[in-house]
Amino acid sequence: MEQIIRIAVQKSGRLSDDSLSLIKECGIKFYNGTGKLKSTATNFPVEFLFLRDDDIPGYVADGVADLGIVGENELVEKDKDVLTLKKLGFSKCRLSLAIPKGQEYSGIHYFQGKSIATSYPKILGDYLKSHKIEAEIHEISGSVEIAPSIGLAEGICDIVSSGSTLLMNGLKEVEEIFKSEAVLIGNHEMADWKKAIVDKLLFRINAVQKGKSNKYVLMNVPNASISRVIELIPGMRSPTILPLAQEGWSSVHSVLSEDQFWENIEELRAAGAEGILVVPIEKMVI
Ligand SMILES: Nc1ncnc2c1ncn2[C@@H]1O[C@H](COP(=O)(O)OP(=O)(O)OP(=O)(O)O)[C@@H](O)[C@H]1O
Ligand SMILES: O=P(O)(O)OC[C@H]1O[C@H](OP(=O)(O)OP(=O)(O)O)[C@H](O)[C@@H]1O
Ligand SMILES: [Mg+2]
Repeated sequence: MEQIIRIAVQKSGRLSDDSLSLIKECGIKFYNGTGKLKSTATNFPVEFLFLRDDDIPGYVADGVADLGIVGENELVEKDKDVLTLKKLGFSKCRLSLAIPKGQEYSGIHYFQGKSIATSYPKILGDYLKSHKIEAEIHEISGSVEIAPSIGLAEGICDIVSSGSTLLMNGLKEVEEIFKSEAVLIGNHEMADWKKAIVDKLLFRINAVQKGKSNKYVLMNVPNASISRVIELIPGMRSPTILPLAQEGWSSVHSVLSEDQFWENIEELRAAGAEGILVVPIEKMVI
């Protein structure tokens, strides 16, 4: 039997583009024609299943898929027993309670005895219980923000990112109850050969993520200032120093996080660094 693992990704929606980009950045090639719900990579032992995101935690828990990419909100809501292998840093959003913008809000007790529409009855139910609030939960599967204006419920609990959907529907956010981002999940009982493939994939994901959060920085530095500059940009092991054609100057190369670069930029310039270039890193293996 061919040794191949299955990864479930969202067919189309808020997770799809970033999930597929990550897979491509990991150097994995596959055909993704519209309408095709299964695809095997040509250069890595993995088969993709394109599914509704709601089904992904269950498929991974049952072992139909070995891995899946899903939002933490959906994962916690579905309450399936799976491993969370890695936070992926995209599809960041929050689950919030919102009410009509004309209503006065003085705290969570506002919701006592009220009705709330949501697609996340478990997360909302747990939150209300932990705050000792009894409210009626109306489960609906989408367009939740419409509920107060059509008299279906007095408040809502739904995904918020920019807040523009709430604004456009005359609602205001009053409580953030859950923070979410995309995560890679895995089945609990994978054979050793499957775990070896998962480790290879995680190695690639780590290299891509490290590359994204770091920059390759080059600058020209008078030789007298090199030791000061090295203190400011220590790099992975230590910076590379190459002599320039002009005597008394060197080119200093280093790798550092973008934050670290901006924090030290004034001091680098004060130390005499000039011609500073900041270059993106595609992959980084430490
Ligand atoms: N506006 C947003 N900004 C960032 N992330 C979001 C946003 N909306 C949703 N998400 C995240 O992306 C996930 C998928 O959202 P999407 O709206 O595509 O779900 P869906 O309509 O349930 O899709 P499906 O058809 O697969 O069931 C959500 O569970 C959440 O984690
Ligand atoms: O705060 P915002 O930036 O406005 O984002 C929030 C909206 O995004 C999601 O819906 P989406 O647009 O994915 O449509 P859907 O509900 O049909 O999936 C979510 O269900 C919210 O309605
Ligand atoms: Mg869904």
